[in-house]
Amino acid sequence: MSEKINASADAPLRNIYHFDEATHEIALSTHNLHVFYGDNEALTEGDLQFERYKITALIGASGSGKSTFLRSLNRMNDGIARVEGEIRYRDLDINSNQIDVYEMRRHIGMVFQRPNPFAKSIYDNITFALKQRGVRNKQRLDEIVETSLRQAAMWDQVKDELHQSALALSGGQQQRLCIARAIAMEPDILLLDEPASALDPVATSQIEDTLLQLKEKYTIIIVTHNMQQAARISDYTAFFHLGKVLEYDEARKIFTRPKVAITNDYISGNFG
Ligand SMILES: Nc1ncnc2c1ncn2[C@@H]1O[C@H](COP(=O)(O)OP(=O)(O)OP(=O)(O)O)[C@@H](O)[C@H]1O
Repeated sequence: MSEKINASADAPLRNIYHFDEATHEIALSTHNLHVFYGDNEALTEGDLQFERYKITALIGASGSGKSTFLRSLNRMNDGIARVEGEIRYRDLDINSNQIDVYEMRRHIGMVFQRPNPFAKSIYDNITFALKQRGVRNKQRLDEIVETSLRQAAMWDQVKDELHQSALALSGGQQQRLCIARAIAMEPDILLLDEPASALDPVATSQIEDTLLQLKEKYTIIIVTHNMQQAARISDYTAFFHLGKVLEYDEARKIFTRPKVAITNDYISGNFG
């Protein structure tokens, strides 16, 4: 990573690292990203790179633009906000009009804050999108169900009740089912918007363990308000403030010796 500090009289000190692409594989990057809700510019100069097979946490006070940024990464803001700038995935700008958004979302999956399983069985939750895409072979579907549930660390708990309603699961299990549903599409990148905020500490810890295992196969970008969680699981952390990324660095540096004073105030609990 090479350091780029940009300080000017009218801007707070920023500390944004850029990866050395010779030694770090970049899964996704944003370039000059700006997001507008009507006339309100909610995100400005969002320039970040995300390393493959790492967990990157997006932190910052409420309203700082984390979800706006995350949702832009797989075009969830389409029809809600105007997104300017580039989002590079492989050799594509996925913010371009030429992109097949549904196909792109197969590669860049999303899990939301509140578990949102379909009112269907556990099995059908995982196979629904696959069947829509033409996967019909029962053996293949069974395999994907098992693999996805294993990766989401819930196979042993539910393997005998795959045809029960997903709505009968606990909140933590529902969230892991949503992770399994996203994984079943074999994405490269998983976006998670506060996936544990509605869960108790035990379920939260299970989700964290699951994410740590998943990063062997997926690049993970997670919004969280929980500083301990960000410190525990993320490799890199981006601190958002008033619609701007003020600091982006290795998580251990952000949480032990941040370079920007406002980051320090936030992680010390002085505001937010
Ligand atoms: N659908 C929307 N329509 C209009 N403005 C929005 C919309 N969603 C977010 N905003 C505005 O964009 C700004 C950034 O909001 P965003 O939800 O991205 O922040 P956040 O850091 O994720 O906050 P939180 O932690 O509370 O979820 C805020 O000023 C918010 O009011």
